[in-house]
Amino acid sequence: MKPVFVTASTIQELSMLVRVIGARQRADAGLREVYDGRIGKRDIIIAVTGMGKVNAASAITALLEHVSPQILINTGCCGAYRGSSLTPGDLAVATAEIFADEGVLTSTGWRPLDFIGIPFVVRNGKSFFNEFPLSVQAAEKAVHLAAALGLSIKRGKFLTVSTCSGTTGRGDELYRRFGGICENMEGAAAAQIALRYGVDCLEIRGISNMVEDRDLSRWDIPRAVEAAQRFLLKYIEEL
Ligand SMILES: O=C(O)c1cccc(C(=O)CC[C@H]2O[C@@H](n3cnc4c(=O)[nH]cnc43)[C@H](O)[C@@H]2O)c1
Repeated sequence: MKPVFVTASTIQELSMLVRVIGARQRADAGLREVYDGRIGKRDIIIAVTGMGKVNAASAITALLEHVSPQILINTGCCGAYRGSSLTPGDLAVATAEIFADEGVLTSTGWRPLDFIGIPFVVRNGKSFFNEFPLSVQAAEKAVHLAAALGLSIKRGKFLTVSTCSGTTGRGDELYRRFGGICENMEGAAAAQIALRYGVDCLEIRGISNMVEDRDLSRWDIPRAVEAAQRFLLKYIEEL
């Protein structure tokens, strides 16, 4: 049976999972923080990638060079756009990931990578610019499981940013431009690398904050990361 590969940017977003399944840190992972565990008969590889696209992409690439998992699950916390109807503590699952600030700033406004005309990835003759697909099947499974558990989970596009949107205006602008429900700093990179390696990718995050004028007193990262990990434990058990 192929292993399941779970990644997040910080150990806080994975520590409950590591603790509950008694995963052990690998001694041979070099600069990377990687844990091995099992849920039932399934091997689980848990990796702390570090924050941001470069950290996520390099850590996931390093692992996928050696292991071919059944699925890559990217998790953690994220900020919800005001129009999404999400609130802190809720769960969200991605239907696609969008690099929301890769492109060109022209005199008439921001343009996506299609404007340059050079795709990030070409796979099976299809060019991928800012938007990357995630596993439809895996996302549907998550929605059904959440319903069975009496949890609410919202499905939609996720945006990946280099600069966290710390103003209501910027959040509303990105929401209008892409129609995404939430933003994070790693997901599109994970989806891009998964696509390159032909691995199914699922992204489930807990909402830690609204994307609004930055006020850290309104953030609740512990609640968000606990909700995401509790759900993932159940999800992986059901695989
Ligand atoms: O603004 C700050 O001072 C600050 C303090 C602690 C944490 C942050 C983060 O932005 C955490 C980034 C981390 O969590 C994800 N995340 C969570 N909320 C957001 C958001 O609103 N926009 C983008 N990313 C978010 C992200 O994936 C990072 O891994 C900030």
